[in-house]
Amino acid sequence: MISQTPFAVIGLLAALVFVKAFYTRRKHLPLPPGPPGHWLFGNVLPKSHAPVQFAKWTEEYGPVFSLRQGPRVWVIIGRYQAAMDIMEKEGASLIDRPRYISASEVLSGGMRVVVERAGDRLKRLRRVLHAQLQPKVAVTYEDIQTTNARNVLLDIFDDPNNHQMHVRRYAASVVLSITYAHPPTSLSSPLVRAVNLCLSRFGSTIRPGAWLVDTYPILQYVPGYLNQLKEWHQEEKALFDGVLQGVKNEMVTGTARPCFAKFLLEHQRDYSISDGELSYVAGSLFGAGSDTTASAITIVMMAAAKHPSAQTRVQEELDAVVGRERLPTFADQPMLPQVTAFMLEALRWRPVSIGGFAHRATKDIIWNGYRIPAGASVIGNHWAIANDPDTYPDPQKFDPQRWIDEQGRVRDDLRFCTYGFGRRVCPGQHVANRSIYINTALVLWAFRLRENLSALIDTSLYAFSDTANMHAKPFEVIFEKRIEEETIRGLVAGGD
Ligand code: HEM
Repeated sequence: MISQTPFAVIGLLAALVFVKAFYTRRKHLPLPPGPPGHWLFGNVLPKSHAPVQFAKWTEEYGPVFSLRQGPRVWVIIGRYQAAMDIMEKEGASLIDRPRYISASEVLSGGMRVVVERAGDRLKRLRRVLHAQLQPKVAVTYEDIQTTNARNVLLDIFDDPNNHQMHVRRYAASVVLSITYAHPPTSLSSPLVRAVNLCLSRFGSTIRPGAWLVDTYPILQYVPGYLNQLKEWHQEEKALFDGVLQGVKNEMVTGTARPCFAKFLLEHQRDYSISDGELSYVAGSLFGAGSDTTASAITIVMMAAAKHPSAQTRVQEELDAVVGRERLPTFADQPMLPQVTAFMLEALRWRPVSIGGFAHRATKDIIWNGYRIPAGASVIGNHWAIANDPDTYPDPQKFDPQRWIDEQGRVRDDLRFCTYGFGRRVCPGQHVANRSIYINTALVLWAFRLRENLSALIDTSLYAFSDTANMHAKPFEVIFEKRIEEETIRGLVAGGD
């Protein structure tokens, strides 16, 4: 009988050669193409409106292009399908964030979820966030959201010129209620002012290129260089600890109402959360959830004032389903596909997180014959993806009907990346969507929004702040009442 051994050995050797060749070939695959740069320093990143420049480079270099900045590689994705292939399917290799010495390690003491690196702490923090923000818990915030959104209607009656401020007040109030059971508040309250200050410091620190130490880490050892950030961290920590202490005191006296902070304190051990992490995860929810939600609702209002016929379609639906004698509620949403479509289109038309947040590749990722190397910062550019003509035909057109299927229902085969990607997708998305829905339904039910023809609304990106989460600069809207003010006040007072 012929021995099988030599064949087995040959087979094994052939397999080894094949595997080695496979990996060698992978290693030699090129980076995605991109604009030429300096041989040593690489590309100069755009100083302002980076997502817009990146979208132009997408047109020129394709759905996935790369940039180099010193030793750092950036890969930018500007088309929907490529974003799905890379950010979603390869999500496990993109769970990490780039290292932010300035915004994360120093300013946030390494505890802010949004800039947390992959690892055990991220897993624990995301678990606890999920516990309190998942869909079945999000519905329990209905009363907080409804009460605050109804107040927006009254605020608009009282002071229509400050509509953007009313929406910011809504978002701040909702997040503080959910997090600390804080009573409805105003933008001028010392707490809101203090957390907004922390938020703007974080926003300015994380801007690409704001702190050179993020490209050249050696700078962290320069005496005094990071002092400003260290001071801000101490202030931020004291603020977050102070608000949390308020909840602890209420728990001692038995007066604490249910909220995220109380839940965390009661389950601190189950989720293995340290005191510092607990204080920060609660404190930084404001930063993640308040500004973003306010921006989204304001974009809905801008879209309505600018697109009268799309607005009419929503109002016809509201009149047919809700009528004019009661206020729209969450229970109405399944019967209001036009309201949902309108908000989805507004979120695509002017995406709040316009450039997307950077993820970091922990392994080489191969896409279409290109290699995204381990260590690269990978960004799904929301602005370019929103303008992908293959997924959203005629993308510049504001057209809520693209979200509606032939049966008149909201399409379930179309998506946009409003809330980011993969394993870092926004954990607050269910709460956010519910906030945007209830405000859209109530405002468009109560008012006809119009543009003042002598103060036209600028909807270009230059009419928004050049920040990671963009905000519309002040603009005027005429709020014509569709329902009598007394009727609305009566319905709000009666809780109907
Ligand atoms: C319209 C409103 C909102 C928008 C547009 C938005 C968008 C985003 C985006 C794009 C990300 C990054 C995703 C990625 O890395 O790919 C994110 C992360 C995050 N969001 Fe939101 N968000 C909103 C509201 C909220 C709310 C209401 C909360 C909480 C109450 C929240 C909490 C967070 C947190 C904690 C993270 C960090 C997650 C991580 O890095 O793992 N967001 N959000």
